[in-house]
Amino acid sequence: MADQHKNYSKGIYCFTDDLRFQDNIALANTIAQCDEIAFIYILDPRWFQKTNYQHTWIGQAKWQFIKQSLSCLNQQLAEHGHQLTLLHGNVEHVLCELIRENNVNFVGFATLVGSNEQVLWAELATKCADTHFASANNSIMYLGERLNLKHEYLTSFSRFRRFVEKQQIKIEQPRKIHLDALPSRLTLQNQPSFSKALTALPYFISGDVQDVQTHDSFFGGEKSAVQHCKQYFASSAASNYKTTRNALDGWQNSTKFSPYLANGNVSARQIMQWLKQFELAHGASESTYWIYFELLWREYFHHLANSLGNTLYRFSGLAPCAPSTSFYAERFNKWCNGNTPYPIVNACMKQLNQTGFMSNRGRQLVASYLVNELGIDWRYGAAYFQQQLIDHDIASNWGNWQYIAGVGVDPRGGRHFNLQKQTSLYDPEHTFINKWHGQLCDARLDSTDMVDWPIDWSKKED
Ligand SMILES: Cc1cc2nc3c(=O)[nH]c(=O)nc-3n(C[C@H](O)[C@H](O)[C@H](O)COP(=O)(O)OP(=O)(O)OC[C@H]3O[C@@H](n4cnc5c(N)ncnc54)[C@H](O)[C@@H]3O)c2cc1C
Repeated sequence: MADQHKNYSKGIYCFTDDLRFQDNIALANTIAQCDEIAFIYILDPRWFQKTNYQHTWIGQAKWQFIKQSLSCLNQQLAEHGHQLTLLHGNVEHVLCELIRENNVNFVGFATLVGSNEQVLWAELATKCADTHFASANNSIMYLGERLNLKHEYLTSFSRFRRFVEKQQIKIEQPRKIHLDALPSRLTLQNQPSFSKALTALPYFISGDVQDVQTHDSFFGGEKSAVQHCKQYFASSAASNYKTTRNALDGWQNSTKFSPYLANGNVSARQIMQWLKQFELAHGASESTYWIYFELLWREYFHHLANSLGNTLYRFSGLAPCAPSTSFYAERFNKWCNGNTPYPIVNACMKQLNQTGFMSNRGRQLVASYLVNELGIDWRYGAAYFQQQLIDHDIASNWGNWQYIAGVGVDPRGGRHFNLQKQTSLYDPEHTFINKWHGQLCDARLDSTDMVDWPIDWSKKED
């Protein structure tokens, strides 16, 4: 067969939060367009610097998961005569330089959900005007243009869900990528091998910080993701999901798809395909519908984040005024470290700090506690989650925090959970609290009063 003519001679595919090959639309488009291709990943040192909320964009647990995912990509590429080039530096500088040095005329990448990231990529495309930049959304089930989504359908999740379900739009089949039919390798100048680049990263990224012990069964990469999802659907867990999903712990009680989705090791459409196959084999039920329902929440937050832009990070969110909360350093530190007067909160935070994961119920409880009982600005909580969660996803994290803080899309105007009631419902025997030593804490929350004067609790108790 004669060589198919392609539009661009030298292409780069830049992986971001889409660390997989299968059902990767942006990648498929790049492969189709270029004669030669190089695969890259750029590690931006800014992700590891403290933001104005005093936390980094990426913490150790997530970085470890990303590293595993990158190694998996590199291994798959190596089997097909390619490699993953790992670069380090500010994305805009590194990419412009690479394009210039190698006469690259096509750059493919996945559309990112964060507004700051979108601006960065738009600026990059303007800066390198002679190179064609092309992106596609790799993370959602329903592509925006097919949904014809008007803003009014985003005003609440229920509206969005009713709209989507009424339209009966079929979720497209995942796109198959044939790695044995990749274009030829574009060899980039002066680039070390993947493993050399990984070991040469600065200390604050790769360094002497010990790898945290993440949950035994979370291991980044497309292969582990597929294995995890297949194992999940090979069990009967999906048939019980609706009754187990709210548990604070337990591997099979919820799907644990989130780290793989957030890092793009698997797509929501692939999961939907496996879910449909499960339903065909074992029957559809309320539980299987509920998995779709939760994935739809994720979908909703992604569409919402796209339409909100920077409002997603605004203190007042979608509300007319900011919440009446402030910042209390001591309380915040105690919350982060799981050292509050509430054992259930402490257990959840310690689980997060040690594993990079927390159940959905746990996230709701600790977020409600931070906002309502501690009176702290919700953005500090969101930023801490961003740093600690393996599954951090801008749209789901910041959207859920706004929702709980009462400045998001919750028609009820925020959530305030009664922690005692929640403990008796979800941890009546204190099994979860004991497992994470939630009861080990300071008896008092504050050591100073509102004018920063030390509180003498012994006198207070007289
Ligand atoms: C304050 C707060 C912060 C959160 N931050 C994140 C985050 O950074 N990343 C993230 O993926 N999820 C986040 N969530 C949503 C939810 O807690 C996690 O998706 C879920 O706990 C992951 O576990 P699972 O995969 O076993 O979920 P399951 O219960 O098995 O759900 C299946 C999938 O549906 C999606 N999903 C479920 N619940 C939600 C939800 N409320 N919002 C959006 N998607 C949902 C996830 O992709 C999940 O993997 C947050 C929730 C709260 C309350």
